[in-house]
Amino acid sequence: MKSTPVDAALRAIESGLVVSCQAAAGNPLRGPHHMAAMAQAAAAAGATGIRAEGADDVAAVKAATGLPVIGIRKTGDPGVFITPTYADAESVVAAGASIVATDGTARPRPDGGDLATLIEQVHDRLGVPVMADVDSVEAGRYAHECGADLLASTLSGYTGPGAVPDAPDIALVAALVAATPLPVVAEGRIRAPEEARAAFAAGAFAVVVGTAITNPMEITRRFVTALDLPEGAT
Ligand SMILES: CC(=O)N[C@H](C=O)[C@@H](O)[C@H](O)[C@H](O)COP(=O)(O)O
Repeated sequence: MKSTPVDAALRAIESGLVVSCQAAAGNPLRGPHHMAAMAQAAAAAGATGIRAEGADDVAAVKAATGLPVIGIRKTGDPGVFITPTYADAESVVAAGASIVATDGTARPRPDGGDLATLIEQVHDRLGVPVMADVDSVEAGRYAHECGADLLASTLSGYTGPGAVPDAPDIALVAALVAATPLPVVAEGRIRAPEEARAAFAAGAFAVVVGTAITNPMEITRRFVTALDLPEGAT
């Protein structure tokens, strides 16, 4: 299986905090202007990289910060929705992403493609590393076999039928570190510095934090819920 070396973009995020600057539909902060400002704030405070969604946001974030960008394109589909196709990957790399993240599970992809082919195409045509967002050790092993350059715990808790857990899956980070030689990024529901520290202690190569830093709507909702206050219109 062909695989690019871990390149300068990966080294640039090693042992650092990557801030995910994403705003979904319905979030008033959606759009490149706000996401670039979020990214600038994160960069000014010491973030070593930014995760951003869609070509417009990737380009704006890159121009505003110059930091390495982990680019994704979300389709909103059920099942595989994080950068499912080569066209999605190409669009965010053309916009300035230096790493592409994609769903790294063995679930069927919407275009009928497979992960190994997608990774090979990204390596051959775009020359950037591929981060596989996985939900389990099995998926991590699969993504490794398919040629991924690094793994991330991003999808833990999001692929099964049950409710999304509250805590980050640090155990999965540790298990992925043990299961393959690939660098492992801790991502998903990391809300406190102690959780980020635990992820590094578990062997994480880098930590990605999104909602807890860049989503005031969700942060507000957590307070409102915890205080048992009436929820707002959204
Ligand atoms: C499951 C899924 O779609 N995760 C997405 C992946 O890009 C984002 O919605 C998350 O915000 C990101 O992973 C960072 O995680 P958190 O926001 O929990 O710190």
